[in-house]
Amino acid sequence: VTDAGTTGYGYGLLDDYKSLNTYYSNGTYYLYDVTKPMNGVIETRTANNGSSLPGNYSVDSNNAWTAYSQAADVDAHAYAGKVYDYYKNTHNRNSFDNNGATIRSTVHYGSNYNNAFWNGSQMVYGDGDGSTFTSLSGALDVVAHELTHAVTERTAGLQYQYQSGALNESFSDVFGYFLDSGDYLMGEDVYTPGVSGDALRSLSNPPQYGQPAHMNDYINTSSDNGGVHTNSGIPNKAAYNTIQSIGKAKAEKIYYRALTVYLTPTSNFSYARAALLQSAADLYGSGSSTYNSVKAAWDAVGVY
Ligand SMILES: CCC(=O)Oc1c(C)cccc1C(=O)O
Ligand SMILES: [Zn+2]
Repeated sequence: VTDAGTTGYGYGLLDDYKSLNTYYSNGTYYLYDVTKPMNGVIETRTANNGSSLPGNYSVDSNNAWTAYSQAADVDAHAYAGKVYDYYKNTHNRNSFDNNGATIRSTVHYGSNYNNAFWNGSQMVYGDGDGSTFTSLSGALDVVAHELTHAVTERTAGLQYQYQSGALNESFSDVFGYFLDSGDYLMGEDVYTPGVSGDALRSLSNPPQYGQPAHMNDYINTSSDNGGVHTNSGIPNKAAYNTIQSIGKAKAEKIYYRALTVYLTPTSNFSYARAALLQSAADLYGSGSSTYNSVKAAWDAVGVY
């Protein structure tokens, strides 16, 4: 912890109060969090609905970030801090590179932009068109999804295409669940603000949103980099099966170990099954009920 930080507050997209780790300099407050260990910084910027990155620091005159136009900034900053804390406290990982890299988010990117992404260096969030999406940083599972793309890139390096790409997507959804484990839905807080109860994807019921939940229904396509956002339903369902049988605490240890120790850029679904089984064996024993539950979870989706 350094003595330069200040604590502000603001309201997120859901009008929810949030305390903010900010930085004061020369009469201006910044969304610049200096509270993390080993000088890890979390900073939030705005593209002001343009498309140049990284954009300007989000600033405020009195450390009360209460304007509606600041809500996306507030959520991006607060949720990035939560995801940092999760990886540090649960997996002893210091930022996405495990070396205290600065976590940078840019909000208000583009115009009516229904998208969020990790661009290899930072997270970027559109404001949505107000119908399909509202500002995408308004969901903790979305922020965790994007930051997990960065972790995956620095560890397994799963190539973003076909089965390795669907695994890349699935690990981002699964860690999105580990952060936001109130439900098995993805993006429900920002998807179709005018419609309640729907989501981008469901880990418990992938077919509800057009995804397969079994290898027999794998979609062979070249679009969307080989269907990475569709075929992720299969490993997502296996993850749901696993979490339901062994619980979140064991599942997140097994998933983190598979991602950081065993998976490689070209791993396919079958290799992911083996990596998760090996991780379960390493952590809980090869003959353990935990091991057998992981096996059953993947048997049930037709991946051997
Ligand atoms: C759950 C977060 C998510 O899926 O973000 C994306 C969106 C909204 C559109 C296109 C790609 C992505 C992604 O991060 O894969
Ligand atoms: Zn993704």
